[in-house]
Amino acid sequence: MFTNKLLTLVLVVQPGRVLLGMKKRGFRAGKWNGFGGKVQPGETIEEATRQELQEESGLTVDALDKIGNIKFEFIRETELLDAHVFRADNYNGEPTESDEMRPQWFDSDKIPFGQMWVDNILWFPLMLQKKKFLGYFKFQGHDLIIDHKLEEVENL
Ligand SMILES: CCc1c(NC)nc(N)nc1N1CCCCC1
Repeated sequence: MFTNKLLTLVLVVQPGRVLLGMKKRGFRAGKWNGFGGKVQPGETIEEATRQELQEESGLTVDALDKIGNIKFEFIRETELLDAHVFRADNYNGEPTESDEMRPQWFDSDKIPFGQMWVDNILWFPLMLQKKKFLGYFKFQGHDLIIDHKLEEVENL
């Protein structure tokens, strides 16, 4: 019996570069990732996405493009993480370090996959090509994918 935990993830993309955040604490500390977190009760996924982005990077965005949905399973855990992935091609403000995250721009061909959750290397190319996708990743621990599915879709 799985419980489903809604998460948000947003990648801010500019021509030739992507904004990532270095997580400074918590179980995701030490990894670069997009900006995101939990969806609180009574919050829509989009509201949560905007809220987490602003808290973690200082940025607000006008348009959020829904580009993916990724489900993460960790063996021997009963909670399924259900991440709703967005891309933003325009933003307002300047990337600002928070106590959670240190934002930094990376060239699209120099994404630090070695310091990211290992699933990113599989779906980032789809995200960069603005392709929509459904993903499923079964993790053993935090660094080993023992099963996965990834498919492009027309609509989410
Ligand atoms: C921990 C789940 C996770 C993960 N793998 C396991 N991979 C990526 N790329 N992002 C993740 N989230 C995205 C939502 C916010 C929490 C971290």
